[in-house]
Amino acid sequence: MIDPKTIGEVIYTREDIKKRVEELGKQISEEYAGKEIILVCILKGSFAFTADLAREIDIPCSIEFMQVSSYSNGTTTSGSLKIIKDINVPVDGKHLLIIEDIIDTGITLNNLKKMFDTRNPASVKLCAFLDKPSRRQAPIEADYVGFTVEDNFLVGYGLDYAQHFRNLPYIAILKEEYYK
Ligand SMILES: O=P(O)(O)OC[C@H]1O[C@H](OP(=O)(O)OP(=O)(O)O)[C@H](O)[C@@H]1O
Ligand code: HPA
Repeated sequence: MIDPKTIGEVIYTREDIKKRVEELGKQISEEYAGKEIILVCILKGSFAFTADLAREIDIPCSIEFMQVSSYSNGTTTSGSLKIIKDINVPVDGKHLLIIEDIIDTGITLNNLKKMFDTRNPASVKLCAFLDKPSRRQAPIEADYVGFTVEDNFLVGYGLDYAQHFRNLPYIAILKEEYYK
């Protein structure tokens, strides 16, 4: 049940999400055919997307979990990456697909990509369920994107506001009066 006091327009329904995730899983399976990949789920936001996407991928894959936070120092767009929980497998020579719920400024994914590049993987690609290009500060683009969105604060399907709403099965706009 949508709470009309907090949740505004639903921009992607459960059905929209299912269809798009199926398409992404098919595309990824085709493009990595004959290879094995490690899906790197970036906690917490991408737990739902990773779980659904993994089940639409039909090539051999393993799933690892990582939690990070990015700080911008205010003067550059690079910020710095704090690893809260690292993956615990070596990745040299492996194909990595980093899975994010959303790219906003791009600082998190840009730093993650740079960090994984230093670990000598065979390849690193990026998959984001949502992309907000209008907010970009760091020079990064995902290889696979579910939906490109406008600059609204979104919740649901893993995305939170103050740790709430991650469990909503749809993506909705959080009403401005709720967080301003
Ligand atoms: O492109 P950026 O501006 O760097 O923002 C995107 C990041 O912000 C959110 O994570 P958050 O740090 O809120 O943690 P969470 O996944 O636990 O909600 C989101 O899950 C991305 O990881
Ligand atoms: O729109 C958003 N919603 C939730 N978390 C986020 N992190 C970056 N952008 C968003």
